[in-house]
Amino acid sequence: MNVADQVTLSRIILTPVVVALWLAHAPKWHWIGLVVFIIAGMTDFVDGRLARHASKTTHFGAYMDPLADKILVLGSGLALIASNRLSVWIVLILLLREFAITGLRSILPAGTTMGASAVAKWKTTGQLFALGASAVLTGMVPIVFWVVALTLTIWSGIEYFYRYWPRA
Ligand SMILES: O=P(O)(O)OC[C@H](O)CO
Repeated sequence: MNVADQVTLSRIILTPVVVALWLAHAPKWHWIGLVVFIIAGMTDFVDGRLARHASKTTHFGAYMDPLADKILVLGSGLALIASNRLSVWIVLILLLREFAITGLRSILPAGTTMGASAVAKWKTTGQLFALGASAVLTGMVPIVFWVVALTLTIWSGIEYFYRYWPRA
């Protein structure tokens, strides 16, 4: 495991910390959780840059990076459902898309790498913004973020199937 992989791993380790803080009753913990969540989200940009800078993208990193994103997104989503700040239906859409894409990625023949597409990278960014907004805000702002995030979630999923299903 190189430094980039360790940064990826830190995203997974920070997920239960975010969940615990977002499940707390006092709003001040939600804001502290948001800070931890932002740090965890930023590791998504740092690990990719580190790996590319050192020209050391590992097989572990290529698999773990999108998986760590899904753990952070779905774990945080569960905390927000449990504290009545997010609809279960939104998280179900995320869950179905992320499992479908992970399944597609895993059935591709050896030698075919399904790297993260540009739309999928924006999708993850959109999901993180929407989750962060739902953690500390109410009203139109989280709704607008979720409209964008869900559009990118579905669009990137369809794009992956269109491009990779014929090769599966
Ligand atoms: O949609 P995926 O599975 O390619 O994941 C995209 C990554 O989360 C982008 O960082």
